[in-house]
Amino acid sequence: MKILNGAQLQLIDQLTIQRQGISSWELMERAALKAVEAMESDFGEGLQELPIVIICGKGNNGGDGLAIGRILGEQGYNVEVKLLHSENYSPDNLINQQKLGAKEMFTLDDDLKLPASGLLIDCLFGSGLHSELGISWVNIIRRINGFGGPVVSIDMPSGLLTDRLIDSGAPMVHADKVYTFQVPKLNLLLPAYGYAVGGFTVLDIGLDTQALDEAEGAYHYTVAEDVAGLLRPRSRFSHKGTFGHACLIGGSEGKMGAVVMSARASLRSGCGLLTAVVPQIGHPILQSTVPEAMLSVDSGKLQLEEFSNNGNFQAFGVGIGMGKGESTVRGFSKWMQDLKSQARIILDADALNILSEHADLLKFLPRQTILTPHPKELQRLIGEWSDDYEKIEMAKTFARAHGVILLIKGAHTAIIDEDGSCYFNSTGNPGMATGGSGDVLTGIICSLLAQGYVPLEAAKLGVFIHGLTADLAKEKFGEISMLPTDLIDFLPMAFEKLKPRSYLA
Ligand SMILES: NC(=O)C1=CN([C@@H]2O[C@H](COP(=O)(O)OP(=O)(O)OC[C@H]3O[C@@H](n4cnc5c(N)ncnc54)[C@H](O)[C@@H]3O)[C@@H](O)[C@H]2O)[C@@H](O)CC1
Ligand SMILES: Nc1ncnc2c1ncn2[C@@H]1O[C@H](COP(=O)(O)OP(=O)(O)O)[C@@H](O)[C@H]1O
Ligand SMILES: [K+]
Repeated sequence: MKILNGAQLQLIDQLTIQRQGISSWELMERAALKAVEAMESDFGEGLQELPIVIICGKGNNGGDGLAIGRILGEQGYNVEVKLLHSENYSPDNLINQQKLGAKEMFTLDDDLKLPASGLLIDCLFGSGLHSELGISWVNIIRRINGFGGPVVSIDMPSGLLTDRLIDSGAPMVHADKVYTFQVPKLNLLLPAYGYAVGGFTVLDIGLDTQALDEAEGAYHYTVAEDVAGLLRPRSRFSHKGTFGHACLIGGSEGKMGAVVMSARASLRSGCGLLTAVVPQIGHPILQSTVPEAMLSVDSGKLQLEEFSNNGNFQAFGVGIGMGKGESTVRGFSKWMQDLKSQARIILDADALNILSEHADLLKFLPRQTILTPHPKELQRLIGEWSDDYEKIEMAKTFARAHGVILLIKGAHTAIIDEDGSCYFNSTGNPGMATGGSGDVLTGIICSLLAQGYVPLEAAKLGVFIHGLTADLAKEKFGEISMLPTDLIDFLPMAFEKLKPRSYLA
């Protein structure tokens, strides 16, 4: 799915109206109906009991609010609509004013009266906001943010631009939930605005698909339909050799669990064979916990030294629980220098930290190596950034300069390809914020690489599946108690869920 900005969406609106032979008001009505449907599904029966207040501005976002107010009113909800006084309402806003009838007018100088609790629907500004809000908006935004119940924003939290940096002091609605139309907007995905976007749902309002496909942009949002088609069916005559031999290299004293989790995640993700290269201390641990894995035991006792690399492996996953002791750094450097240029590799954790401290090794990275830093590891790798936009630009520069794929972990993990394309993930939840989740991801992606998925596909599919396991685990264990090992246990269900349904049994 593409990530688009306000100007692009305005153009696509026009094309949709022309091609579908509908009026702009009808499109607005579609959007409003979708928003009401989403609220009914999220709030359930509770919506009947809540006083609902809708705050509308002068443009089409306000027009949506007026339509939502009418639809909710017709369905018997307890709804009150407040409309900002203006000299220049948009045409569809005016039509919806007439259709609604009763509403309360207010100005920015008024002391807006709000119920003590209930649900507030914010329709002041959407994707048509062209610059950050000035001081005259502080009062009303403060009232909205001080509301005693949930705040949902239609399309965008009012005050948030779609794809540009905003001054940190600028007034902005803090939404518990955003119902955004057709495609996500970049600022809904960035950590910088996490405080204003509690969560969001993308509502399909049936915009012209050709126009959406043709819209240009480097930013994408990976949803199930984007990756389901990548999953390969298994042929009847396939055998273990068909699905590749993955090699995981890592572990050190006290951190063997990382390799255990990676190895189990690899095997659950379908590779045909798995070898783990571990220090001697890992021998009994791996053999007893992951009997399916073969072992290559290193000469190092407590940490890796030798990095023996004498198998015919289709993919390497390196760095999990590895540490960065002197002999490990020496062994890893030698291993890097001996790599074949076509090797498929994913580097994580201490492998990344060693690269940060030994930038001379970067030149040995085979093309399309996947690097999976969390923000702290990324900063060690590419340097400090001043904001999320600069972070993305610096990451693109790094990916291009070294011919690698950077996978920046976190909520909405961003995968940055060497051509500058950027893919944000849609699955996952804060239950994954427990040490070990990253090791599971490395195992999954290494397994996909071994099976022959090209690196960008392996990264997108792996990150999506990894997040999906957490969404499934959340239903059983909740975000607080979920563990990385639970993610592994939900891999089978996640792969099944993603598999396109066959008409054959
Ligand atoms: N394809 C879509 O996404 C659709 C969008 N619709 C709605 O239309 C909205 C966009 O409507 P509009 O383009 O009318 O834009 P908005 O309603 O977001 O606001 C635009 C109005 O605010 C003014 N404005 C912009 N920046 C300002 C600033 N910094 N300070 C003060 N005033 C400012 C503009 O001059 C304009 O009058 C979307 O967010 C969505 O809610 C739907 O109605 C239909 C389909
Ligand atoms: N709030 C969150 N929402 C979604 N995913 C998250 C969140 N927090 C962490 N994750 C995911 O969990 C994993 C954590 O990996 P990492 O930071 O390397 O930790 P570790 O290696 O200790 O497991 C990443 O894949 C990251 O995207
Ligand atoms: K809004």
